[in-house]
Amino acid sequence: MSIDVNGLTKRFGDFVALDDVSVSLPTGQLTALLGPSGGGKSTLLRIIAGLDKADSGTVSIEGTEATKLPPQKRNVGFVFQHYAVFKHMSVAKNVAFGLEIRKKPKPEIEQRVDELLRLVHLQQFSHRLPSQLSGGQRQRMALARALAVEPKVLLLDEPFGALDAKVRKELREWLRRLHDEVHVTTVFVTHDQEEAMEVADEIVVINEGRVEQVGTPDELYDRPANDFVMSFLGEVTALGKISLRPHDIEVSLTPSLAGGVEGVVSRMLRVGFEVRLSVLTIDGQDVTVTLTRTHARALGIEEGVTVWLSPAAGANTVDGVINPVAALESEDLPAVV
Ligand SMILES: Nc1ncnc2c1ncn2[C@@H]1O[C@H](COP(=O)(O)OP(=O)(O)OP(=O)(O)O)[C@@H](O)[C@H]1O
Repeated sequence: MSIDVNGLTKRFGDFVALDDVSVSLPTGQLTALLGPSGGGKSTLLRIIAGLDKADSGTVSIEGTEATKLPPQKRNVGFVFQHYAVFKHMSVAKNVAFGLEIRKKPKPEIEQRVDELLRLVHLQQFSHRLPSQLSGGQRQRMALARALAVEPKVLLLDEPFGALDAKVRKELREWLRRLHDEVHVTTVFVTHDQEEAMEVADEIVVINEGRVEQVGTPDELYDRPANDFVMSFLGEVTALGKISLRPHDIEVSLTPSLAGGVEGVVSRMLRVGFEVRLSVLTIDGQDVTVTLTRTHARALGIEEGVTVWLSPAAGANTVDGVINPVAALESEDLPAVV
């Protein structure tokens, strides 16, 4: 079983936000909906949650036809970026809320709240008000609240979007661990490719209302279906008439490599264990190459030397010159150099 979306189309006036989207999100997995701003990720999530209606198409959740069901009958829990908490209620009361309105017996509620607060590492804060928590703690509380009613599916819309980079990173790791413990089918929206790659079992890349590719992080990175996926999921550089990852370029100080492109190292930058080279080719192309420090040292590479570049054996290449910036149209998108 899974979440099955079939032929979903959603228009806002003349604008097509989702264009005949079909995708299957597997049970028990952590799936990321990834793509640039405005691509349709939140719209898809809201339609799965039942918060929005599609113009056509169907949604089935864990085997139940859900297209016409209201959100409360779909057995989904959701958490949004700016989660609405009950400000006057303690953390424990916020988590208990869904169980109380379902009129569960008091001892059962207490036990479940206790378990959940332990799961999200907030047991010592149960009596605090949400305003007395940090942003990351509040998002963990929101997740505990969503999990309280034991949903079959957890839907998260940029749950860590408003938090600073360090807290985001901590919460990502924490979400991965939480998911390994509870295994609830989870779908989360993000426009951050690193977040999706680190956390998700499977990624659905969505752009301009369409699904570009579905696959594991490795599949998408190593075998992108098209230029868009290739440039969205990692760094890309052009070498002659092809595009490839900068670490998939072989560098030689002699012209012995067949078909090597000649150039001069115009810039050499050390970043941690890596060395990034800008190579200006004789055709005037500025190629980015990354290699390990050890490799660069062994080759004796320095600024000003002449090198020959060629795709490494087994490199994943696509024909044509991809301009990564052209594929990404918003300033809040992940940094692709
Ligand atoms: N209620 C609405 N009325 C009109 N247009 C809308 C509405 N909701 C969304 N849209 C438009 O539909 C498109 C898809 O929006 P959506 O929020 O699904 O994108 P997204 O991929 O989640 O982007 P982001 O990462 O910025 O949240 C956008 O161009 C948006 O402006």
